[in-house]
Amino acid sequence: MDLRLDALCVDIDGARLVHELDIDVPSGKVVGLLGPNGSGKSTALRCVYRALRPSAGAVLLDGTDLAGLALRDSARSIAAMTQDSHAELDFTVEEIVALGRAPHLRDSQALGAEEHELCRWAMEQTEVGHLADRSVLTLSGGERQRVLIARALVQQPRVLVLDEPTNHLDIRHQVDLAALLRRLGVTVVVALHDLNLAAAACDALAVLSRGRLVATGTPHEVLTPELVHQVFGVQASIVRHPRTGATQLLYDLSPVEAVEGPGTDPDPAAVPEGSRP
Ligand SMILES: Nc1ncnc2c1ncn2[C@@H]1O[C@H](COP(=O)(O)OP(=O)(O)OP(=O)(O)O)[C@@H](O)[C@H]1O
Repeated sequence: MDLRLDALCVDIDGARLVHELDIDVPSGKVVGLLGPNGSGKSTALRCVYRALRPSAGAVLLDGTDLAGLALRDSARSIAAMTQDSHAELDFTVEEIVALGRAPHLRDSQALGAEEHELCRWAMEQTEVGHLADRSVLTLSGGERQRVLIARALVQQPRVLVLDEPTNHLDIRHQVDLAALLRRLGVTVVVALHDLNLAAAACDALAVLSRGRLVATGTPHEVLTPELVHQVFGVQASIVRHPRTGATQLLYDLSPVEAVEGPGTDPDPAAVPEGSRP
């Protein structure tokens, strides 16, 4: 299922937080949303999982405007694990994961054997099966994050929206999640702060700065030293992973005079040609 953000704008309290975003997430591809703190990633993603309504423009699923779909219908197609995802109820891990089936059930219909099997599969994928009977309130941050990902998986979405899904995960679970996203074969849009993980895990990247799209393309096209300096205010060298060939960044941690600090509007002329939107 194709996802498209089409000239998406979001205004809150008279301020435009997201400006005419055009982002394509082709069916089955993983697209990473990058950008400094406050650049509008979560705000744009909220429009995709319908926690916010676009002020202008649209989110299109296979060409159909989400705004014309009943919430329940879009919830059958789109699952989200986001900053808004809470697991603060005194439910067991298994119960929280099972909640992911809600959009597919009628009224108080109980889960069938196949759905219980699906929950077990999802818990295995994120390695939380051994926690099935634990209260989610007792979990560590990373364990809780993996439970919420399992909940999104049992929704059997065609589009998966993830907002910083790795911020509590140890390195192995970060790598496992990246591999899982690639083998699921669903359409994924994921906001990430780790540029190296994004470069390794994503088919394409979209970079935001102050609510505007400033670069899109493959990780190799987008992650140039100029772009990284301009948008994030960091000096980096670009290397290729010796085995996979993936673009990776080596950060220069020695203090440098940034031409423009993070979050400033990049001068389009300074953004490399191939990575301009
Ligand atoms: N409800 C709101 N009211 C006012 N301002 C808001 C609201 N929601 C978001 N903002 C502002 O919009 C901007 C974009 O926020 P957003 O959460 O989308 O950024 P982000 O790129 O996801 O940042 P981070 O990397 O820090 O999570 C920020 O300046 C934020 O303070």
